[in-house]
Amino acid sequence: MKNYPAIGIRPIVDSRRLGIRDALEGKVREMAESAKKLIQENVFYADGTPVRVVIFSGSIAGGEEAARCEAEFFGEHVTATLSVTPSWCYPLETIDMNPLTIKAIWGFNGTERPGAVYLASAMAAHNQMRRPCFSIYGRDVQDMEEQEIPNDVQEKILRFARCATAVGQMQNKSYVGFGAVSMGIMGSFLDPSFYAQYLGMRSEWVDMTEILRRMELEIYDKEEFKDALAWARKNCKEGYDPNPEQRAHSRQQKDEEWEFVVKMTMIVRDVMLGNERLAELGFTEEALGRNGIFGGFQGQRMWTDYKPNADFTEAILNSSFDWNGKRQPLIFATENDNLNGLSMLFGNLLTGKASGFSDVRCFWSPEAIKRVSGWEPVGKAAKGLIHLINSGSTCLDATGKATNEAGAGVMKPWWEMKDADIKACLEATDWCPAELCQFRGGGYSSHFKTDAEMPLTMVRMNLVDGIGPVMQIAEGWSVVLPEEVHDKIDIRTDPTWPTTWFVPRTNGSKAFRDVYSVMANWGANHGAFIHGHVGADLITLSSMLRIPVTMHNIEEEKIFRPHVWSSFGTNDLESADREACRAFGPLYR
Ligand SMILES: C[C@H](O)[C@@H](O)[C@@H](O)C(=O)CO
Ligand SMILES: [Mn+2]
Repeated sequence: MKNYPAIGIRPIVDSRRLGIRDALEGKVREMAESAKKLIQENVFYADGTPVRVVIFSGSIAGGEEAARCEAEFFGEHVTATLSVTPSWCYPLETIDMNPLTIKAIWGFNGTERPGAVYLASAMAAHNQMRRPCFSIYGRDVQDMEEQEIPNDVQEKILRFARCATAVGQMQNKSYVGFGAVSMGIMGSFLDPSFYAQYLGMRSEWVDMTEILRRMELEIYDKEEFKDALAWARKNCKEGYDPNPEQRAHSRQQKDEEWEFVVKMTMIVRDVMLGNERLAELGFTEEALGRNGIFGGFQGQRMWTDYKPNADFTEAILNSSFDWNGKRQPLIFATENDNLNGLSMLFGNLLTGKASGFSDVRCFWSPEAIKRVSGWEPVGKAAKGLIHLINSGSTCLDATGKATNEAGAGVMKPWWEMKDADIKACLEATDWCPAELCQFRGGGYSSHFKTDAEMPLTMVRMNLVDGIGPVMQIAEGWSVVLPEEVHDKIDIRTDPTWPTTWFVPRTNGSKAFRDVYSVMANWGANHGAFIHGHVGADLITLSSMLRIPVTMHNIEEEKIFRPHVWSSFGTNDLESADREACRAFGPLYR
């Protein structure tokens, strides 16, 4: 990332000298330093760099110092502020008034000084002046000399910092869509005003012929291509061929298709991110790239009816590694479904991990599983499963073959991937020549099953007329089925595509009444999935972006939204969220 969005810490104190301010300067500076340390040690940009945190050079006791802080932060590209205070101060003279920054205040819970009184009063000011702000207040009274940050305060500061940093990373970046709407899929329709107003992002269209142009004019790094192709042929083993008898699957054709899909992957990456090597080759415009933070590829049908599909490209770009070793995933949506890509991006920005892209293909009731396979589902599968499978591409991290210290299958932040993890993910994947009935132009589909029981969060952003963007969040787990059961269903469904068996956490009521209800309420044909139970972060992030969450299974006590949301109602949090988002409207309107 070239221009990192920073978090600015604002130390606030009571301005009365001769006894109060002097006594507080040390405490407030120590709060600021400990908050900075906490954030820098635990929050990272998607590229693995620790988040940049700056503390105002002075402390804020009135409007003049608040203005000086604002000016100082402007030069530091501060996109979010955390104000900290141990005492009573003067809200209207000290709060962050910038309409664009994401804000929070941590009021020290000590009785010697009324930090909590200031916090509540500052919230009243924020709420009345249309400047939503997160309120962070520890549960237990602390002694003034206590230095450590209580766990409940740490949790809120870190959740705020992760989500505010995600918001900051999307500002001024682009979605780069190759092609247009794929097969009439509404999620492929790119709405530039949504991206501009809600995310501060640019939308860019690139015709798919750009890939052919760069191939034919050799606008790519041939040296790298040689290495990439050699890596692919060595590490990406071919799998089941659904059409062996067809000419298009001759050895020569298959070899040509490997060259094509590897080259296509490099070209797509270069279009999105740029590549200085291209300038050395005389392609100065192409070297710049398009400042993409995520993208998508239409593919079907015009391209895939005569050229190899982008399954290899999507699977590799979305993974935490390629021929150059571990590297930041580049979120790239199948069928140009930018809304699913955005759901994947949220997960990636919050965790640094690769995100899965899937069709939400089928609900398998326990009865249907038994009828088809003879196996009585048990454990997490006992209430049925949702079959997540994409038409040829999911990140290889979703094999669940990377392992943690305990040897359990996980999906890791890309910077924690080990060579052994990469090797294991590649070995668990085979690449099936594309099924020619659906992909006449050929290509290679990543084929694997998620072979670990992992906590997953399934996510979907939808655009709904009459309300705008809405989020759906379902925490749950991947499930591993007995081999023969998996094979029977997998082969029946599609023997060449990647599968994840998902079971959402259900609670017997409403959209999470049972597994079937989750599927029945899902808002589109696709869903993204993220490793871990990150629903609480997604709820906080959505509230920062003024995007209501209309379906989730997150415990109420974990919900952390701007303080003003409670003024829209505390009995029915879902309606309050919807009303608050409607009242405030998009961040960048
Ligand atoms: C190959 C098929 O056209 C699939 O791509 C299609 O069913 C979808 O994935 C729809 O989302
Ligand atoms: Mn699809």
